[in-house]
Amino acid sequence: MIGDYKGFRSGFACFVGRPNAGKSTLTNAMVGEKIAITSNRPQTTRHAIRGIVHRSDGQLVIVDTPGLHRPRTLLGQRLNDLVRTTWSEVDVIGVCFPANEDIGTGDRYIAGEMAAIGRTPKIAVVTKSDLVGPGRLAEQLAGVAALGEEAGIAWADVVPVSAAERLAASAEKRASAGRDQVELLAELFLAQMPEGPPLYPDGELTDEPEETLVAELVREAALEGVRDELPHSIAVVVEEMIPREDRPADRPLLDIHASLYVERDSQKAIVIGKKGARLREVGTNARTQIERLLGTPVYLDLHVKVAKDWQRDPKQLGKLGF
Ligand SMILES: Nc1nc2c(ncn2[C@@H]2O[C@H](COP(=O)(O)OP(=O)(O)OP(=O)(O)O)[C@@H](O)[C@H]2O)c(=O)[nH]1
Repeated sequence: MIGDYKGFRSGFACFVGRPNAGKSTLTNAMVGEKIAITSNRPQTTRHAIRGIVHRSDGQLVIVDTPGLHRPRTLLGQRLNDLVRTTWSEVDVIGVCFPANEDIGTGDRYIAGEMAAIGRTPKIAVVTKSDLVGPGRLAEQLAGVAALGEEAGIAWADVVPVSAAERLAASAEKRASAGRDQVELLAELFLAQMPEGPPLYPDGELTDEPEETLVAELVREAALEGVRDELPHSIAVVVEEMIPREDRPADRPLLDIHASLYVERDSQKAIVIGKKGARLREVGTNARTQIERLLGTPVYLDLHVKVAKDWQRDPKQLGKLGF
């Protein structure tokens, strides 16, 4: 009803930036819960996961996009298309530049892309501010401002944030410390939103199906400690999630069957490890995270399968949800 939401703002935001710029971590910090998986490897994010930030004066829906990069495979191309589609649909874009890395070719490329989408307001975000001293931070802020001028982007704001510090701080500390930079960023985003009613029910943090979140947690656990090209070759599909029958009401158990796809037999051996040791560890780590997410005990059954060269095969990509 008109008037009901007077002063309330709502809309969509997304972060862009080169791989590893800290976009997923920032999304988690803003939402206040782990909804996007993170890792210290580039190109971890593959899905447009939405996080929802609830505030008394508005609601922000954050779309987490993959890092833009030069596509080498069909998967790479599809990911880039997904990013561009997202940009054209949001109310504001946060363009991320890590404080601890020099502005480089990748950042200039993204700035060029940003300049080409004229109307959408853009906020420059200098991420990982905890990793540098004040001098370097000031330098990076000036560098980002200069990059904007060079590319012909009028930044709506330029702000430094540390998502890591916020995620590390306890709820009490956050409440007593007053507004931090992550909250400031939420306010700046909200200021760019139109007035409107909430888009999602109170308390909902993401509209990704549980299966997707579970699959991402398994993938995150599987990425831990693997090297070279393997991270890009791993895809996870949750085949089934069903509550175990005949359990007492106070001791439920959720059966989850998931397949972990790799591209080659040699990769399968690595993922499984000696006598299955690695896979067991992946399963245990993933299960802990899944139980935390879903709030229920879980039996996780993991199978490793080979989908030959799936990153280059349109049919396989479709099957794996891309
Ligand atoms: N110290 C510090 N590290 C951070 C911060 N934000 C992110 N990181 C680290 O930087 C790495 C990359 O972070 P992600 O959030 O996965 O980066 P991303 O931009 O989403 O990466 P892609 O999914 O590859 O596009 C991880 O190891 C994070 O822990 C921060 O505020 N401070």
